[in-house]
Parts: sequence; C-alpha cells; structure tokens
Amino acid sequence: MDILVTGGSGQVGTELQRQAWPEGVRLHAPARAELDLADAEAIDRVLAARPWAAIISSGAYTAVDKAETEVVQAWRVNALAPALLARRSAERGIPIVHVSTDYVFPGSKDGYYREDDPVGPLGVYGASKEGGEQAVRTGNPRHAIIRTAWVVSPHGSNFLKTMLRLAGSGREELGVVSDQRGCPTFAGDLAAALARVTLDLVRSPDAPAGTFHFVNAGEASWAGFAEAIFAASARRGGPSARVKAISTAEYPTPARRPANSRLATDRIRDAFGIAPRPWQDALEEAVAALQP
Ligand SMILES: NC(=O)C1=CN([C@@H]2O[C@H](COP(=O)(O)OP(=O)(O)OC[C@H]3O[C@@H](n4cnc5c(N)ncnc54)[C@H](OP(=O)(O)O)[C@@H]3O)[C@@H](O)[C@H]2O)C=CC1
Ligand SMILES: Cc1cn([C@H]2C[C@H](O)[C@@H](COP(=O)(O)OP(=O)(O)O[C@H]3O[C@@H](C)C(=O)[C@@H](O)[C@H]3O)O2)c(=O)[nH]c1=O
Ligand SMILES: [Mg+2]
Repeated sequence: MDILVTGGSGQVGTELQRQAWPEGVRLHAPARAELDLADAEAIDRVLAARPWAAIISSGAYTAVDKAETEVVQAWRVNALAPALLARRSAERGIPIVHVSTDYVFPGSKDGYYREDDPVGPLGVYGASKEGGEQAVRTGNPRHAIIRTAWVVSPHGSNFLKTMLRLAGSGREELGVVSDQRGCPTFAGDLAAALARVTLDLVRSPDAPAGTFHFVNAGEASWAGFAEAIFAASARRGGPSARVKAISTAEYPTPARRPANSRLATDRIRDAFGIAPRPWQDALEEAVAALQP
C-alpha cells in the first residue's frame, strides 16, 4: 500500500517517515524539486505515478510573518494545493488526511477551542490554512482535518530550537511573550496520531470523517514554554537563559497571533481512541534527542 506524504522534509513529514508503519505500507515523500505544491501540474504528475491508498497533506507555507507579504504563495501552497489533492483523492475514492492549525481561530474565546467553534483567522497564514480546510471538506468526503499547534521537534526550525540557539549563543535573558496561550505539540506525537487516523480511514470506509484537534495535553504561554525548555536543557547541562515575560505589544511582528489558541482534544479521543500525553513529557524526550 502506497501513501503519499506532502511536506516530507518538514518537522511532521520527517516524523511520519520515522513511524513504525505496518508491514506492506510504503510512504512516499517526494522532495520539493519533484512535487512543488505551487505547481498543479506537478501535483497531477505525482498522483498519476501510482495507485495511491491515501494522501497525508502536511506540506505548508509555515512562515507566519512572511506570509503577510507573500500572500499569493501562501494561498497557493496552503489552500489551492490541498484543494487539488482533495479533489483528486475523491476521484480515486481514497482518503486524505490534512494537517491544519490553531491559527484559524481568532483567540478571543475564554476556554479551549472545540472543532466546531467559529474560525476567524487574524493573519494570512491562518486565513490560507482555513481556505485549505474548506477545500478539503468540500473536495473529499473521506477526509480528516487534523488541527494542531505550536509544533516543535529536534529537527527543522521551531520555537524549541530557536530558544536553545539563542541561549547557546550567549544570550542571558530573553524577552518572551506571556499573553499568548496555546498547546505545545511534539511532531513525533502528532505523526503517530496521523498514522493511526490514516490507517483507520484506509481500512474502513465508515471510519469517522471530519475535523479533529490533536495537541499534547496541557497548555502554556510562550514564556512558560520557554522556561520549561530552559529548565529541561539545564538539567542535561545544555544552554539556558532567563526568561523575561513580556506582552505581545512589546514584541511587534508583521502577523497578528491569537491570544488564546488552546485546543480541546476530546473529539479525537472519542473517535479514534487517541489520548495525547502531557507536553512536558514529550519535551524531555526532544531535549534529550538534541543533547544526548
Ligand atoms: N510548525 C507549526 O508550529 C505548526 C504547523 N502546523 C501545520 O502542520 C503541517 C506541518 O508543519 P511542519 O512540519 O511544522 O512545517 P515545516 O515548516 O517544518 O515544513 C513544511 C514542509 O512543507 C514543504 N513545503 C513548503 N512549501 C512547499 C512547496 N511550494 N512545495 C513543496 N513543499 C513545500 C516544506 O518543504 P521544503 O523543505 O522544501 O521547504 C516542508 O517539507 C503544516 O500543514 C502546518 O501548517 C499546524 C500548527 C502548528
Ligand atoms: C523568538 C521569539 C519569539 N517570541 C514570540 C513570537 C511569537 O508570538 C511566539 C512564537 O514564535 P514563533 O515564531 O515560533 O511562532 P509562530 O511562527 O507564530 O508559530 C506558529 O507557527 C505556525 C506554523 C502555526 O501553525 C502555529 O501553531 C504556531 O506554532 O513567541 C518572543 O516573544 N521572543 C522571542 O525571542
Ligand atoms: Mg515561525
């Protein structure tokens, strides 16, 4: 059984390829040179190459601030490519599992966001990802849209590695925003959930379809997350820095970000029996992988 993965060189794509897939499952993760998501003909060429059993759509334009000016490219990769992948997978009668983001939400809710809460992205990245969600929802009834958040891992570029790099380059104190709250998520944990959902959808035509949240359990502000990163790093003799809690206003960025984008995960537990572990447990593992 052949499964197509987009974004194979990214954090999530890398961890998908590290999963222990059952015997007979082959993952294909073409590099950008072979599958440019901004190129509809390239997408059709890759789809025509094999009788795919499923598509895992994890490729995306993820530079949140740059997207504010590279609007067309962000929409091509995050909305038009998923639209075509959804349509083509539907034509073939195969499922698509599409990865989306907490940044589709405006962040004004008090508690945790549920799957059916109204979206309202604050920036181009979130808006283009919301466009991708709609295209997948309307393009292929056999879909799972998995919204995740604050993804980190030992590879690729992410907040965990940025914090360790800044501390490692000698910064003693870092100002980090404390008025944005969300759910840190480890790419390996997300990849395991994506694998489960994909195999369920492939094996059973009446597996639950729809939109689901997957994040690690617990929540944090970016400042709190940074403190936990430095504590875990220091315990292993790695770099650490003092965290100065600052406000979003004190850290101006081109894109607006939600103040609260915590995601509730009851639905994926009820539908697929997936129960995420606390992010603190996953953090220890990731830091250990970076500082063996
Ligand atoms: N990172 C995060 O914090 C979060 C991510 N998500 C979502 O999770 C998914 C995976 O994210 P993650 O792995 O962290 O992202 P990364 O930024 O680590 O990886 C993005 C991947 O998309 C690929 N890509 C980007 N543009 C193109 C293009 N034009 N053609 C082909 N490939 C392209 C990149 O390829 P290349 O290596 O060639 O650039 C890379 O493989 C995405 O859908 C993202 O929106 C959701 C919430 C949080
Ligand atoms: C580096 C740095 C960032 N920050 C702030 C900026 C921002 O509000 C927050 C996190 O910074 P980042 O650039 O890692 O955040 P960002 O790129 O917005 O991360 C997002 O990426 C996309 C792809 C998603 O889908 C989201 O779930 C989320 O993970 O921390 C500081 O306050 N101090 C710092 O030194
Ligand atoms: Mg970023």
